[in-house]
Amino acid sequence: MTKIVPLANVTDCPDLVRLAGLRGGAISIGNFDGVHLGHAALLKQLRQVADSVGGPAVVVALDPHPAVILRPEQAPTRLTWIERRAELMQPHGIDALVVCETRGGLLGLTANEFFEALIRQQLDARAIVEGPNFFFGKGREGDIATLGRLCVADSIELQIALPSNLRGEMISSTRIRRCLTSGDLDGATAMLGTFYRMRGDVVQGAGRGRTIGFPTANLQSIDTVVPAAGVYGGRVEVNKRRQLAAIHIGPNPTFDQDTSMKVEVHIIDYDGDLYDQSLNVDFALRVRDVIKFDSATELVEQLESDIRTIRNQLA
Ligand SMILES: Cc1cc2nc3c(=O)[nH]c(=O)nc-3n(C[C@H](O)[C@H](O)[C@H](O)COP(=O)(O)O)c2cc1C
Ligand SMILES: Nc1ncnc2c1ncn2[C@@H]1O[C@H](COP(=O)(O)OP(=O)(O)O)[C@@H](O)[C@H]1O
Repeated sequence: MTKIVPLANVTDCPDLVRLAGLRGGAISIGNFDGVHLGHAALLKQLRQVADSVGGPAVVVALDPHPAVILRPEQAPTRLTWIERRAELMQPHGIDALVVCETRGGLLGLTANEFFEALIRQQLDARAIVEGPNFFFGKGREGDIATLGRLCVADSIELQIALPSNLRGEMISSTRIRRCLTSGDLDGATAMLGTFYRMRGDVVQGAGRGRTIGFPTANLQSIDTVVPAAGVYGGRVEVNKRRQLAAIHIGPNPTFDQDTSMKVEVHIIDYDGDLYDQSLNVDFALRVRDVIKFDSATELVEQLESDIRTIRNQLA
């Protein structure tokens, strides 16, 4: 497993017991939101360099993302929560995900101080892998050239990872967020290299689903990007079993005027109480837009057809 190691304050004296096994290896610092195919290429390179220096492969993420503190109104919603990132890094052989608390004065450090505290003192890195657009230190004052100079001075190997493209454009977390929120699920999946996963807590809804034969788990407290309004096919894990699901995102125009967005999951071939549970939902297929039907009967006919489509494509 990729171990998650929280680091509250990078300027503290290194806790050599807790950091045992994480020092003297290859590191990469970044947000790695989504752990997409561009990240995957970099992580592969990180694993190889770690092996060549005979140490661990360590990713360092700043959490929350610096933008959340510096420009909260512009900060993007995340694609992945920290445990999910570690889970997605595991197949790439990453030994640890060190999570630095951004609020602990980290953003006030100059590039030199950041390098000294994190890269030298805490992790004693032998090698670093970064993309060409890496910035670090207060006000993003340090760039890849700055990092190169600091690494040379300390005999640390620096490798620059080439950006990965899809259809001639660089793969990025921003591009994936845009695909998801504009309804291009296939575009997002192609860049993620896996299905987009969201999680939420099941709360009480209007209690209508069951009356039309399609109970839906209504999700709240979703802390990652919610895909565009529409109907999707996917999978959820319930009681350790993977089940097919029909997902509705949007208002319920057939029943009410309320235009607020809801996220509802009908789990196919399942019956049980899910209230207060947390549900992971994988999005595999976009089925259609949300429609205002003239009657509940027409909605039910459409739901039956949606579920046939989902079974045919995903079962
Ligand atoms: C797969 C799926 C697709 C749906 N599509 C629509 C739709 O196109 N239009 C609509 O008004 N409601 C749609 N619904 C939402 C139902 O209106 C909603 O599940 C029902 O109102 C139950 O709400 P409740 O969970 O709050 O009781 C869909 C629900 C599911 C599970
Ligand atoms: N197949 C299923 N898919 C989703 N939820 C289900 C299913 N079977 C039972 N449930 C339970 O029923 C609840 C949904 O019933 P519903 O009538 O739609 O009420 P609500 O409006 O409160 O969501 C879910 O929250 C869950 O606890």
